[in-house]
Formats: sequence, structure tokens, C-alpha cells
Amino acid sequence: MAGNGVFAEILDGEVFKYYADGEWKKSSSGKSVAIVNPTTRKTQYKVQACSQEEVNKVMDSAKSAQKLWAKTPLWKRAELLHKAAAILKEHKAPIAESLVKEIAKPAKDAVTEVVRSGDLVSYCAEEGVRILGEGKFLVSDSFPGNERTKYCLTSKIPLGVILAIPPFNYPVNLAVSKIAPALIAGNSIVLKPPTQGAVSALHMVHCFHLAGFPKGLINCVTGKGSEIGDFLTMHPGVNCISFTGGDTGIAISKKAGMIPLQMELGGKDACIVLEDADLDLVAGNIIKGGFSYSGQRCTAVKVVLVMESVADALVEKVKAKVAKLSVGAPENDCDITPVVSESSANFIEGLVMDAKEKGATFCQEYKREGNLIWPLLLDNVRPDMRIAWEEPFGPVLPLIRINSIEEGIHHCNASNFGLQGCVFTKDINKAIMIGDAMETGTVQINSAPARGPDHFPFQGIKDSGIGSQGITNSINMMTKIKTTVINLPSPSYTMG
Ligand SMILES: NC(=O)C1=CN([C@@H]2O[C@H](COP(=O)(O)OP(=O)(O)OC[C@H]3O[C@@H](n4cnc5c(N)ncnc54)[C@H](OP(=O)(O)O)[C@@H]3O)[C@@H](O)[C@H]2O)C=CC1
Ligand SMILES: O=C(O)[C@H](O)COP(=O)(O)O
Repeated sequence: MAGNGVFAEILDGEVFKYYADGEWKKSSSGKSVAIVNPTTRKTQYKVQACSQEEVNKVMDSAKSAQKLWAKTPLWKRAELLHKAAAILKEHKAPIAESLVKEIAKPAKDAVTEVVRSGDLVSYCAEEGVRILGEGKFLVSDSFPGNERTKYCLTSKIPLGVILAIPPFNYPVNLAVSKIAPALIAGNSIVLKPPTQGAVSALHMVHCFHLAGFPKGLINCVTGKGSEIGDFLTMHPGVNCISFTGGDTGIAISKKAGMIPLQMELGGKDACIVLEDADLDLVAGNIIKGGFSYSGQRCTAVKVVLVMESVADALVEKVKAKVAKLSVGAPENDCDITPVVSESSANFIEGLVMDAKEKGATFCQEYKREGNLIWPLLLDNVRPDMRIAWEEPFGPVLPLIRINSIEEGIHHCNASNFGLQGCVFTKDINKAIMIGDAMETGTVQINSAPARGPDHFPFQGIKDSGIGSQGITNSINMMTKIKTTVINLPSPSYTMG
């Protein structure tokens, strides 16, 4: 149970504490923030509403702790990360339970998220040992006009304090995907978890606490992003922001100072289907890509662009599979569970109604109870409908019939997003040509978009982000290059 057993110390009465300077604390604000269970629509948990003064203190302790941590041998940093990974996996059950209650993630997927996170932390420790243990050695005579009088040594050094802000849909996995690279590279962490998902994140942080990381190195401040977000992101103590979420990231990018930013934002991932595609494979991937976790994945298939000649056959196959999706409570491990909030459900409904007014074909009856929306495929969607462009983040999927490959590529590239895309065809040459023409950070050939495995590079272009994630890229991003040049009094050429 959440807040029980080894996790008892993170709870004070009915409010979960925040974590600073190696201790679990109550906010002096005396205020809390309610976390509403998307299924029951009742308050499930409460977390502290941290004050600006508490954020200031956290930044100070994160700064001091980082100075010592940067001097901790790399193998020791890795050892602690491995320990945290093992503790996280050992306690997967209570963390998964919080994911079910806070964000209505289906029970099995919730366990998978925690296990995947433990694996990510371990992999990161190993990768860090490899890539941070190496530097470069340059000699000056390779550049015109120089003798061999200068030896240049480069190494990767930490940035300082990393502010990590993950979104609600992977509050554990997208938190550790920022925490682990930051720590292995010698940085300290200030985590601001999403409000829906904060309790799962606090449990995950406690696993790092139990592993024995130094005081102040990892901190977790809770509160509504709309209230403490600006104070955190514009704080002079922050040396780098790693953010995953929606348009908020665009606003943060405009406000943040001259610090490195890693932004993973929204997407409108297109699935282009050619005449020769294996339609059973496509239908399976549309179901997995469009409807898993009720479409609340940045990498969800968010628009299908199918050649008219095979559209009827594909629609029939997808309809048959949609009919088999179970709809209900996350505790029952249903495929489709309530979306995260009432406002999200209202937004999705707005897109559906707009498509209805403009003449889209409903392949299923539209049905909603509270935050639970039944899966819906919308056929004959046209570009004048909002759902052709906007990201529903829900279990509703638009399908646009196209008459040429160019039309599909044009629709994909006309989007303000550019996260991932996919193309289904048996012709590898066409797949490569289309993939190259799609303006997205990743193109999947014959499979739905996905971020994992977690060590793959993951990036969006246009409004989908800045920089690249994935374990190796995140470690590199959370370091800067330091060079030391040894100047010799006379040229020295090494002899064999
Ligand atoms: N590209 C990617 O990797 C991913 C992108 N996303 C995108 O995220 C969106 C859904 O996630 P959602 O959590 O609703 O996204 P939001 O952008 O609403 O929130 C993301 C995080 O930002 C915080 N936040 C809110 N306001 C501020 C602020 N002013 N300053 C700093 N932080 C703030 C939130 O806290 P609080 O919860 O307290 O408001 C939350 O922790 C979708 O658009 C989706 O596509 C999601 C997952 C992955
Ligand atoms: O937040 C998201 O939606 C994730 O980054 C997607 O991850 P996945 O493709 O591994 O589900």
C-alpha cells in the first residue's frame, strides 16, 4: 500500500511530505494540493504545496551537495544508482498501486513502468561509466600553421543543479530518465513531479533515499506547476532544465535563462499506410499505438493517413479490434481507462464534437461516463477538422483517406509538431524515401511510434522539442566539455 511499510516516513497524516536535504518534510505553507483519482473523481492523495522560501533552500542545498558529488568517484556514483534501481524494482507493487490510483494507468502497465525505470537507472549507471570515463586527446599539428607544441585534453564535467519536470503520463519513468543521467554525470537534482503522479514520484524518490545518496543531492518539491513552476524554472540556482510535457515547455523555453534545455513536448504522430502494407500488421499497430494507455502517450499514433484503395479494408480490421478492447477501471487492467482529468475529457469531447459537426464518420458510437471515454475511430476526417491537427491525448483516433504519398507527407509536415511518425509498406525503398521526407525526430518503419527501448535517441523537432533524450544523449546533454591544454616549450613528436 502507498505510504506504508518502508514508505511510512514519507506520509504525515493524510498529506505526503516533500523531500529536501535528505529528509522528508512538511511545508511551512500549511497548504496541500489534492490529487484526484481519475476513476472515482474523488481526492485520492494530498501532497505539500511547497513555498518559494522552501524552493530557495532546496536550491542552496542542491548546489552544495553537487560540489561534493562531483568529487565522488564515478564507480561509486554508479554503485549507488544500481542500488537504487534494485530497491525501486523490489518495491514495484506500492509504486504501481499509486500509478493506478493517481493517473489510472492499467495495473500491468503500471508495474511495467516501474520495472522499466529500474532497468533504465541500471543501464544509465553502466553507460555513464563507459562514456564519462573517456575523454579526447588532440594535438595541435593537425591544424594548419601549428607545430606539435600543444596537447589538448578534453573531459566531460557536470553542469550543476538540474531541474527535472516530468509529465503525468510517466511520472516515474520520465522522472528517472532525467534523474539517473544527471546523477551519474555528477549533477544534483531538483525534481518537480506532475501533480497527478506526484505520489508515485515521491515513492520513487524514497527508493533513492534508501539507497543512501548524500543529503541534498536529490530533492523533490511538490505543488501546482501553475503556482511554483515559474519560480522554479526562472530560479538563478538552476543550471539546466529537463522538461517533458505539453505547450508549457514552449513557455518555459522563452522564460528560462542562458542554460541548456532539454524539452520533450507534444506530438501528432502520423501513421502513413501504403497500398502494399500488411493490413493486419497495420491494424495491430494502430490499436497498440493509438489506444494503449487510452492514447495518453506523446508517441501515440494520433492520425492515420491511409491510401484510399485500402482504407475500407483497414477500417474494418481496426473496427474489429476496437470492439475487443476492454473499457473500465485500471485496477481491472482494462485496455481503456479514464483519462487523467475532467478537463482533459472535456477537451477530447470538444474535438470529437467538432469532427461530428463537420461530417466525420463515427466507426463506433461516442460514449463517455465521467472521465472514461470509449475508444473511437473517426473515418473520413478532413483537414478543416480540429482533430486532424490537435493532439487529443485520449482514446480517439482520426483517419484521413489520401490519394497519394505526397498528400500523406504533406499532411505530416504541415503539423506544428514533429515528434515521431511511422510508415507501413513492404517496399523498403519507398519506406526510406518517405521516412526521409517526414519532418519528425524519428520515423518507425512497419511499427507504431515508441520512445523505448529507453537507450534509443528520442527527440522532437518544431514544437515537439529541443535536444535529444535517450540514456546516452541525456548523459552527454547534462555535461559540458572542459579542456586542458598542455603547452610545450618546443615541438614534441612521439617516436615509435
Ligand atoms: N515528447 C514527450 O516525451 C512527451 C510529451 N508529453 C506531452 O505532455 C502533455 C501532457 O502532459 P501534461 O503533464 O498534461 O503536460 P503539462 O505541460 O501540463 O505538464 C507537464 C509538467 O509541467 C508542470 N508545469 C505546469 N505548469 C508549469 C509551469 N508554469 N512551469 C513549470 N512547470 C509547469 C506540470 O506540473 P502540474 O502537474 O503540477 O501542473 C507537470 O509536471 C501532452 O502534450 C504530451 O504530448 C507527454 C509525455 C511525453
Ligand atoms: O510520454 C510519453 O508518451 C512517452 O515518452 C512515450 O513513451 P513510450 O513510447 O515508450 O510509451
